[in-house]
Amino acid sequence: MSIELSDIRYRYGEAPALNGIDLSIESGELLALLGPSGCGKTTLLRVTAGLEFPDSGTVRFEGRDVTSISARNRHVGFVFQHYALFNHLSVFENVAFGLRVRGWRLRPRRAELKRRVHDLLELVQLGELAQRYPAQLSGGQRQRVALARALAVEPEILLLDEPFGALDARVRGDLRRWLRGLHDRIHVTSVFVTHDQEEAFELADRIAVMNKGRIEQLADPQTLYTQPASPFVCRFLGEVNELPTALHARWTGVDAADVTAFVRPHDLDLDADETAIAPARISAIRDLGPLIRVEAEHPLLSAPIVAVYERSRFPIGRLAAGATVTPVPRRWLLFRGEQRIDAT
Ligand SMILES: Nc1ncnc2c1ncn2[C@@H]1O[C@H](COP(=O)(O)OP(=O)(O)OP(=O)(O)O)[C@@H](O)[C@H]1O
Repeated sequence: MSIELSDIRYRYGEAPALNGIDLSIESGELLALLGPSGCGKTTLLRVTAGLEFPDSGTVRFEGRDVTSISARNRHVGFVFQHYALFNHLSVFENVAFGLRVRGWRLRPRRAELKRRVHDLLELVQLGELAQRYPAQLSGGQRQRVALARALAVEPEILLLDEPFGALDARVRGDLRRWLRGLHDRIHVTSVFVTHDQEEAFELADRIAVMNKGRIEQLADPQTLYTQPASPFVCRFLGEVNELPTALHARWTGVDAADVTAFVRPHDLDLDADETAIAPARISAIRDLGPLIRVEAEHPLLSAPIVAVYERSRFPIGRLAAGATVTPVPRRWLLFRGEQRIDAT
């Protein structure tokens, strides 16, 4: 089922949280809402769910206007960061709950309910643990129970708010690969909120990057990374050097004073150069295992310039702390103010 949000505006009292959101999500798509804390991700998810009603704008599911329809009647499944399972109910009963509270006409018969719950528990790989209680599960297992419960009512839309936020890094990684696999099998239109770029990139078909209640850019991960539409998107998707004209004009050929070159650390070389006119000086070299990270101070910049080398590419012997170097970008993005003006 597709979702179309048009010009959605929402305020908490006087404070605007959503400032005119337009977003179309295709049927069967897995879309991430990515952005810094407070940018409006959760509010947008809640408006989509019907837990909040927008001040203006429309929400459509498959072309049908559902803006004033309550969450209960939108047939969406939710998973929140804190699994919110019923501690006094077994895993089986937690998943069955969504089916039992349905109106009698939609409620399955006992044997059918048992079969559906067991199928769901198999789907989330918890068939063996049906009789356990939430306190006897790991965080990752609880989150999978929450997902099974959300799927029990066969929603056509699944909304996930930081579903793995409370888990440690390894479990998060495992769970998101697992969720991607699950989505590829069941194709339910899904929207998930995250502030973790890696999570969004690994899971989503497309990502909406949000900032201050707006969508800055909507694109697939590769396009976002290689063709960011604004300095905000560029900065948000990982570390980036911002080189003023004096440091990039020789390579970019653009000599306008107000153009900044954004260069990723892996697209920057630091050339050992004793004769550099405006040299940078290496302040730190850190061995990260497969990568080597080099930081250099430059009098024109308040933050250090950062270059990251693959170990096999690192010019051993030529770069050392205190050495004089020239930053040489191999690939860059040019912005004049907020405006992207060129790419290599
Ligand atoms: N109940 C509320 N009352 C007043 N202001 C709120 C309320 N909930 C959220 N806000 C404000 O609305 C804005 C958007 O909040 P929202 O929770 O949607 O952001 P978010 O991107 O999900 O943030 P986070 O990643 O921190 O969860 C923020 O400035 C927040 O302070």
